[in-house]
Amino acid sequence: MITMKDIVREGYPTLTESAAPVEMPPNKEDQETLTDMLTFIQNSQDPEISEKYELRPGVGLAAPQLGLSKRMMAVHFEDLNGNSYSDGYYNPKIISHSVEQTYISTGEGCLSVDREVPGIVPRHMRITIKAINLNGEPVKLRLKGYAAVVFQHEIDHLNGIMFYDHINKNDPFKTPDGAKPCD
Ligand SMILES: Cc1nc(NNC(=O)[C@H](CC2CCCC2)CN(O)CO)c(F)c(N2CCN3CCOC[C@@H]3C2)n1
Ligand code: NI
Repeated sequence: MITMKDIVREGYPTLTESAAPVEMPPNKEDQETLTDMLTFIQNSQDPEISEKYELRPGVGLAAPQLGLSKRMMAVHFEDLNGNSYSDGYYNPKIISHSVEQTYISTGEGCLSVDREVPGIVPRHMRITIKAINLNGEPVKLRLKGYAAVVFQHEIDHLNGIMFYDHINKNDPFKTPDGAKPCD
C-alpha cells in the first residue's frame, strides 16, 4: 500500500518536469499503480487507517508525486453539491475552460510540500476534460468550482507545475478580478 514515505517532496525532479503519456491500453503495472493511488486517497480519508499509517489527508494524487513521470492521477472527494468523484485517470487533458476563475478561499496545500504556502491560487471556474478512466473507458468530464480546482491541481502535477506557482508574488491574497471562491 502507498504511505507517506512513497510520496516525493519538493526538490524531487518529477515534480517539476512534464510527465510522459501512458501507453494505451494500460499495462498491468500501470493499472496496479493507479489503483493503489486511488486506494491511498481513500485510506487518507479513513479515520482509523489514516491514523494507523500516519497518512496526510488528501482528495487527489498524481503519479509524479510517487516519482513516476507518467500522466496518471486519481481523485476521491465529494464536491459541495454532493457530487462524488472517485476514479483514476490516464492521460487527462483539459480540452476547454472558462475565462471566469475561482479559488479555494483557504488556499491550497500539497502532499509533496511540507510547509504552508499562504495565498490565493486562481483556477479556471469551469473545465472540460478528456481522459481514459481506471476501467479503460474514454470519459469526458465537465467540471465546475471545487471539482474543477481539484482536477487542475492534479493535472498541473503532470506538467511540473506546483500550486504556489499560481500565487501572486506581489500580493498573495489578491483575488483575481471577478473570481468567486468555490467553497
Ligand atoms: C482541498 C482539500 N485538500 C486536502 N489535502 N490536500 C490535497 O488533497 C492535495 C490536492 C488538493 C489541494 C487543493 C485542491 C486539490 C493533495 N495533492 O498534493 C495532490 O496533488 C484535503 F485533505 C481536503 N479534505 C477535504 C475533504 N475531506 C473529506 C474527509 O477526509 C478528509 C478530507 C480533507 N481538501
Ligand atoms: Ni499536490
